[in-house]
Amino acid sequence: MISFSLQKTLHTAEGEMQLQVNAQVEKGKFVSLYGASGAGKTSILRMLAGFMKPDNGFINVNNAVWYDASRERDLAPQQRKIGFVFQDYALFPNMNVRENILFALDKNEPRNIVDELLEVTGLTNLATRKIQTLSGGQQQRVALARAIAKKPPILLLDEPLSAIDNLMREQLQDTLKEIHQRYALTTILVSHNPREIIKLSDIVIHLEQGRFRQQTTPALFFQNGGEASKITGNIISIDKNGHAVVLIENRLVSLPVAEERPAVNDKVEISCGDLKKLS
Ligand SMILES: Nc1ncnc2c1ncn2[C@@H]1O[C@H](COP(=O)(O)OP(=O)(O)OP(=O)(O)O)[C@@H](O)[C@H]1O
Repeated sequence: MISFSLQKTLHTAEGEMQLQVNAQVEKGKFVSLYGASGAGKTSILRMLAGFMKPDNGFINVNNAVWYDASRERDLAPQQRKIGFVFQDYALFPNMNVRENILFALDKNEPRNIVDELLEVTGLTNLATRKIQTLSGGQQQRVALARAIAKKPPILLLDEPLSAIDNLMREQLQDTLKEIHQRYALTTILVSHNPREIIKLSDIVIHLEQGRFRQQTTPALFFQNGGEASKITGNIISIDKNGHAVVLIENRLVSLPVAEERPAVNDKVEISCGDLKKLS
């Protein structure tokens, strides 16, 4: 069980923001942190990893105290059993794939985990390739393998799949899920992507401006009537039938408009009612 209470004054472009979050994460769960840009998601991961010091609060992991302001206890990052992949996954460009993964291990640790990780992440055939000759998705796999080489019980992921195209993203999500289950990890993922959160996580924690809004299941959070279930888009044109052409994420949809006259650039909300079986 990870339980934490974190308070920190953050300095945003609009002034000070109080980050104040309490949460409990059961061992073995896959948890996503969701919220608008600047809500404080990365700061929470950095505090859990020991890279940012909270102003107040505590972090307890499986009955060990990692941080406690009242007792002036603050474990150094290398003493916290955590694997992490942040947005800039900082691999060593002059080393090959295997060397990058090996680098995470101490001298006396068994090396056989490396072959297993190469296999799980689909990198066996690329083991001797230099990092700079790999695609972004392949590099991301190396970063993941390196993060879990020491078998940390906790894996922190800060939008590790954000710079990757949709197909590769889906494949890496499968790899992530496989790794989470195979190594019985407790994983905390920062993501803006509902599809990714629904596919991967048991629990979603919603943050708004540094504050904890709710902790629930992705199904309850994103489904009809749930907090984040609304589909919104922007009208980019009105077609010859008077239908609004709406940009929803990366799709254009032409929709009849029931009431009010829509105009180009209007932000609109779309509700879905019908369901058609495809196969
Ligand atoms: N060390 C720091 N001290 C004070 N403020 C900080 C520090 N690091 C980041 N901030 C500020 O805290 C705010 C929240 O940043 P954070 O990166 O945690 O948000 P986020 O929810 O992860 O955003 P995004 O989704 O855009 O990555 C930002 O306005 C940022 O400038």
